[in-house]
Amino acid sequence: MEMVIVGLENSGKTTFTNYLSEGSPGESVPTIGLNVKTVNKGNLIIKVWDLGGQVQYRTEWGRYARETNVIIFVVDASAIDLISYSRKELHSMLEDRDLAGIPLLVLANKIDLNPHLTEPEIIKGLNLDYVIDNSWLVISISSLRGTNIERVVDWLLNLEKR
Ligand SMILES: Nc1nc2c(ncn2[C@@H]2O[C@H](COP(=O)(O)OP(=O)(O)OP(=O)(O)O)[C@@H](O)[C@H]2O)c(=O)[nH]1
Ligand SMILES: [Mg+2]
Repeated sequence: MEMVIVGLENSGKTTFTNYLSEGSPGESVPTIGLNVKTVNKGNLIIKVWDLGGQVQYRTEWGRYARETNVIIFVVDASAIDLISYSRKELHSMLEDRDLAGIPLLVLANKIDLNPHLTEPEIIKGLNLDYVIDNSWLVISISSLRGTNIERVVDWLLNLEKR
């Protein structure tokens, strides 16, 4: 399985990738371009494309997403003022018709910080009800603490079984 991880800079994509692969958040610095990692979960081997979120890298997201089985979109749920920027980037990426049908998992990260957006607020803030060409789900996580990372793994394992 191949998956791409996108979202604004500082949302926690690399920290999530580290937690998924090593079981700890590790050290993260802003990603220059991209990182590629191979993660083993049970019988599942996942090639992870952890892309940079800074503005100069965002136009590349779609090009990588097109080649993958899963799109993970990470949002900093504690950065309440930034949700409209996330919405804009998500929808401009999904305008690409080649991405239709690829399952979308939205991770509402940094729920260890308060206040943070709840799952219904994320759905509204990202206008997910307008995303009809991709099946989507929101999971609230903390990549720093490891909260709900197992739920993400279960979702990925179920996807592989279908
Ligand atoms: N409190 C808290 N901080 C987090 C969490 N996840 C990531 N961070 C912090 O957020 C900062 C950015 O994390 P990164 O994983 O580098 O963010 P990124 O999305 O990969 O950023 P770019 O590579 O620039 O796109 C780091 O200081 C992390 O320690 C979380 O769940 N909770
Ligand atoms: Mg990064």
